[in-house]
Amino acid sequence: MKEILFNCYIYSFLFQKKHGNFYRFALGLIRCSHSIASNNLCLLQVDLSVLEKKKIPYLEPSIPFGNCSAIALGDWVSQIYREGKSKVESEIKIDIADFIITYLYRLGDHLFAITGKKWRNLRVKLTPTFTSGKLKAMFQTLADCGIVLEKYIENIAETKEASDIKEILGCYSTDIIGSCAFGLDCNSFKEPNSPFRVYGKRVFVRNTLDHMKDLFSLTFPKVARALHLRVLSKEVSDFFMKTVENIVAYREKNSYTRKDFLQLLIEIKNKNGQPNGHKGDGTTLTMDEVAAQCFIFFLAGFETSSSTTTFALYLLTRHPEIQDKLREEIHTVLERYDDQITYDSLSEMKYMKQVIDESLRLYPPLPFLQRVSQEDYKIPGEDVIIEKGTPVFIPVIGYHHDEQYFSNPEVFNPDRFSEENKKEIPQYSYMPFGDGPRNCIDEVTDEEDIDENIIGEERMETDIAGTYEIQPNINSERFGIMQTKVALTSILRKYRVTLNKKTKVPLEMDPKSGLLSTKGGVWLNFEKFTKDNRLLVS
Ligand code: HEM
Repeated sequence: MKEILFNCYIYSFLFQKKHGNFYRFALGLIRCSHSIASNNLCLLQVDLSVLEKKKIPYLEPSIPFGNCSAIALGDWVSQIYREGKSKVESEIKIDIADFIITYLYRLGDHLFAITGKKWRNLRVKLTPTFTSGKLKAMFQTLADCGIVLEKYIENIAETKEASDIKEILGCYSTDIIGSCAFGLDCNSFKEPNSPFRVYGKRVFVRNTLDHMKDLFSLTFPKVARALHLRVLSKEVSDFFMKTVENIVAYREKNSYTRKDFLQLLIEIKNKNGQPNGHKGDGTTLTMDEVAAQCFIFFLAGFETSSSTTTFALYLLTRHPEIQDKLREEIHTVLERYDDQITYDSLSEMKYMKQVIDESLRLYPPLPFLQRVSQEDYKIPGEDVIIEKGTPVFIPVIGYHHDEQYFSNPEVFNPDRFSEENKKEIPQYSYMPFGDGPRNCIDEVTDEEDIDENIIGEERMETDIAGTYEIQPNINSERFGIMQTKVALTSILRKYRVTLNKKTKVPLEMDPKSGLLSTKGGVWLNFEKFTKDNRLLVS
């Protein structure tokens, strides 16, 4: 371990000579002009001399890690946003809509990470996984996981012991994604040490070495690739790769098919009669690429959704009147559906959606978005060019907590997202799912009868034209939102949740996590409710 750490330092010092020091890389401050959300801040990571030459203001970097810091990710992004905003006097403005949608793609190396044409082709192929028809078909699996969750809560409520909801929801989400993506019964509640759960958790806990590698890869992406610098541990990626390979081999040998994400990838892999796939441009996939995509799906889905539900429940314990109002809605809607949690009953829970939207505003699991310019980008009307390859950070959590866009931004107020009020929220000031063609995969218009691949192609053609007009079905729900709704309904319809004193208030965020995640869990007490909203005292 120490040797690797040492090597990392050596590499960084070697490259200082050629490319400038880490600390010479600073976050340049650019204001975003957009007709609606103006003055938002964007951050460019470039060498100081470049920023100085272009007269772009920047945050003063310090030795040895520039503008990076050891504090938790969300706190760090909020801090640089506040500092940046108070400092930026630049009149240099870019159009965030143009920037986020047309020119920039995310950094990295899987669906998250692949770029350009290959990413487009793949995304076109994956988009049909999310038609409303397919989501509805998958819903039963979701609902089944909700039943397991409800049963589990029932058991712990009987013991009257507090439980860490973050851990419980981690098991719930692992089961859902394992099942919907791979057709696997992960059984995380019964087997908390099942390999899926253990490896899944390990990915998000980042130690100092991981952070250094992230920083290095971000600063010198090409060098990191040339050195095969791993951002994920070999053990973790080997486990996921092997698991997917085994499932694929089983399905192909037994001609077994299933309506899940993996099946779609297998079809892409075997397209044009090439059963082993070949390294391609995203229209076909190799076995390694199939495994990598499944893995990313698993990662993208499980921690984000469980964090969203954890934060929502935490906020509901701090605001019991909102919790009561939400429970009232749950009971009223479920009464019309014979007490069944169904896709349609959840879609009717509008106040619940407001609660989730507001929780995501205060605690977006991904506190910033990353992009990298694919080509030299001339800021319209300015004498400034952002060179190809420049990493760009969009500090989403900063916008979410900015008084300029949300009055009393630290107050939890789901009414901000009522049908009437949400029209007032400036575009691009609220982005918990990102935005542009690389946003979180969304449900597409429901049309089981239409050829789904055509839907995908058409959607992408609109993208290539640069106008990105894709509008999801107005009643659509994202998979992550549905997952959160099932969990909240399963818990709140029978239990009132209160915060146990084991939880640190205000919540402390974990500096080791690669996402916005609490340190030390969120401990809840569960008190049983009768159907007519009375607390059962035993
Ligand atoms: C409430 C839960 C969720 C939140 C807050 C969330 C948020 C995000 C965000 C912020 C991004 C990056 C967007 C950008 O850079 O513009 C993203 C990408 C992505 N998310 Fe989600 N997500 C959630 C749930 C899920 C679930 C359940 C799945 C899959 C089942 C999923 C699959 C993906 C994928 C595959 C991408 C990469 C898309 C691409 O690069 O083309 N997410 N998500």
